[in-house]
Amino acid sequence: MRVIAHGGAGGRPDEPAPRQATLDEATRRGVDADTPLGAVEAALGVLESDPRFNAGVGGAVQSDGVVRTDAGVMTSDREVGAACSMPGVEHAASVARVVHSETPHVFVSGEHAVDLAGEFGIETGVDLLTDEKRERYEAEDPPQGGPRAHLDWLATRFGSGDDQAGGGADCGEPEEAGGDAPDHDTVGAVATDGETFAAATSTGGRSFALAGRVGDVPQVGSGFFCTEAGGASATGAGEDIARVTLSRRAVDHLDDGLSAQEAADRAIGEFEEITGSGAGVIVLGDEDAGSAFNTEGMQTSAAER
Ligand SMILES: NC(=O)C[C@H](N)C(=O)O
Repeated sequence: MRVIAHGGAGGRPDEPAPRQATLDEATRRGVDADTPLGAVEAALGVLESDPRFNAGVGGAVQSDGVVRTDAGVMTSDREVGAACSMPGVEHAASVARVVHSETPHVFVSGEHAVDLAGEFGIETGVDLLTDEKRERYEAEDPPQGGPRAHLDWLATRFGSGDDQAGGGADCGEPEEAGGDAPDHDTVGAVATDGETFAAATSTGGRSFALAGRVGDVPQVGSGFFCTEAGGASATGAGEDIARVTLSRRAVDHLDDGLSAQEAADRAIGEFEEITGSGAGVIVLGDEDAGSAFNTEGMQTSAAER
């Protein structure tokens, strides 16, 4: 089994070492799995439990003060499972796997996704909001009223948390725009047993987004994609990633015969040219693994067994 994982594209983290240790533990856990699907779920399970990453516990807070998780998974037979907008669900990637393997659907959302999780033995009702995130939200004079009031409130705040790729500026800032170093971010993994592939991504989204906002992560082709040629997982400014279906782009380049590194480089180059925004992607192919980002940093880990 070969597994690669990322811990989000953004600024340089203040404390990269503990994040790297968790990423390395995640890929170690992944290579022990029996299947690529099991490998990406196991790897993301480790990352979702570490509040240093913006997935599961420690996920970004939406405008109503709630953390909602999203995830998606795809295998090289083109089976897809995604789940989104789940309060209290730490292991969003496991819910995506349930949608992939136990339902005839590709995407389940909100309270029904939470119910599905509970039915399949995935813990729900988890407190995902860390003290640090709660304090930061409360310091921002939380909005009252309906969606319009929330939109007014978030106009100057969306994406401004340091849990975002791109740090204090916004996760949409390319490298030259700078931004404070964040230490939390979206997570993703791609695995192969030499015959088949799986790709998965999991997130809490972007901080101070409208309650109910869903980004690229659980959208097939945007946050994740996988074919017989290989798989990809993306991170960064989710609205922009969705506009260019970044993961699909990267895997298309693999399909066209590029190496994983060339595919990652080309996809990020195209992303930046089209959107002027910030993102990262990991790619795993038959021969090699690759990663590229146009933000200040993106930590990755790879393991093989
Ligand atoms: N930091 C991230 O990668 C956020 C994620 N792409 C989202 O927009 O939900």
